[in-house]
Amino acid sequence: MANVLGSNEIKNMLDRGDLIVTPLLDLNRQIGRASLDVRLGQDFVLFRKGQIPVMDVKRAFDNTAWVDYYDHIRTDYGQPFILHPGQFVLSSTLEFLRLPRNVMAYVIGRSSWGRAGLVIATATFVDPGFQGVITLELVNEGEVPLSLYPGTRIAQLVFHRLDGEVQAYKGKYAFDTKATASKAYEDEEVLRLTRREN
Ligand SMILES: Nc1ccn([C@H]2C[C@H](O)[C@@H](COP(=O)(O)OP(=O)(O)OP(=O)(O)O)O2)c(=O)n1
Repeated sequence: MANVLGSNEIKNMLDRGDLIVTPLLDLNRQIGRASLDVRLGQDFVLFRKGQIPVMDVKRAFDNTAWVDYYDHIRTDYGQPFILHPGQFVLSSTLEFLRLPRNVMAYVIGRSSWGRAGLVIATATFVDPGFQGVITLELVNEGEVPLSLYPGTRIAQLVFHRLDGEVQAYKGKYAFDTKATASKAYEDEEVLRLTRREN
């Protein structure tokens, strides 16, 4: 029976090395009854809004096409990244994860930040066997700018055990080590559309 893992099961998985979340500085503070808090990384990726013409999957013919339209900002510990109302930026978890092949996770917001207007991810599904940092899709839905400090607990993971084991995730975001922009242009059906026109 698939189920949500409680704190003891999460700890057991960490102890056994079946689940890797690193660096995990303060397990007691990061673990909840049925969740594990993860912290904000230092890197932020922003659209260069004045320059990107349109985000059209069919016009990105190689892995670099969209990359030209992003700015990358690294924020020191102790310094805030200011997220303005309505602003959308990518960042990532400070922690690198490796999930077992029979466990998936959802990355979801923490109430304390939700109450401040922060959305941390629109896409929340993390595959069984995923390895990498999780890219956060940060939006300030509130009315005042928010100071976001690297190293603070920004999101939480809820783990679900699968019925059975599957192949580990080997997709386009596997082994990410920093916030990674969309690679929707690599989707098979998009490639097919693009090829048809060339
Ligand atoms: N906020 C999120 C959500 C997911 N992921 C990672 C973990 C997931 O295992 C992986 C793929 O997520 P999806 O399956 O939702 O994304 P796609 O369907 O676009 O990717 P793919 O085609 O590779 O499955 O991306 C992430 O880094 N940050």
